[in-house]
Amino acid sequence: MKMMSDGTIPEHHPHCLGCGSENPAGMQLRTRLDGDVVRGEVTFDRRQQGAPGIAHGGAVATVLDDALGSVLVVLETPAVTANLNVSFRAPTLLHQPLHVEARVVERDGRKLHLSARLMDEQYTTLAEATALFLVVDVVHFTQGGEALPEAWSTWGSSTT
Ligand SMILES: CCCCCCCCCCCC(=O)SCCNC(=O)CCNC(=O)[C@H](O)C(C)(C)COP(=O)(O)OP(=O)(O)OC[C@H]1O[C@@H](n2cnc3c(N)ncnc32)[C@H](O)[C@@H]1OP(=O)(O)O
Repeated sequence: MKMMSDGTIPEHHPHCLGCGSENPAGMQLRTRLDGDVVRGEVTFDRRQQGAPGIAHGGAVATVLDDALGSVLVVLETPAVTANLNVSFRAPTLLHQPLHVEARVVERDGRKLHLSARLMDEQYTTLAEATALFLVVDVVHFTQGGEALPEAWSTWGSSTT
């Protein structure tokens, strides 16, 4: 498992897992492993606003996808989101500390069925996601023509 010495998972964002920078919309999701579950905290600000004072649905989906990406770090398995379904259960307010969790539901060959949840400070569910990730060879990530983080070369690349 890929973790820091304090049990946290290296910061990443969806298109550059493990590179240590914040994700494209400026959200910083710090995750850690708790048993089989990845847990994290995030707070939205005006950069992620949709309706006044409320987070944009795309930003909520980004955080959920990012948390799901943390599961890949734990599994040390290169994979990409093939399908992401998000149910928005309640408005996600800006400037509130939120909890995120993500886990593996099932693995079927290359198919990783994952789920994630965003909750408010009282652990009331705000949004839920189910996702299909497909395991890919690390070569998949070279299509953008950029160098990959060094750590990725030590992670699994089997697509079987
Ligand atoms: C070192 C560590 C680094 C770790 C690095 C980790 C990076 C983290 C990324 C974070 C998450 C992201 O944002 S990723 C960015 C957003 N996602 C992407 O860019 C992915 C773009 N899509 C693709 O590149 C491609 O479509 C793939 C790789 C997903 C699939 O193409 P493929 O490999 O040719 O697979 P394909 O034959 O089509 O499908 C294989 C099986 O999956 C099923 N399948 C395929 N797509 C879907 C789908 N959308 N919904 C349902 N099922 C699907 C097919 O029916 C088939 O089932 P059966 O017939 O076998 O039953």
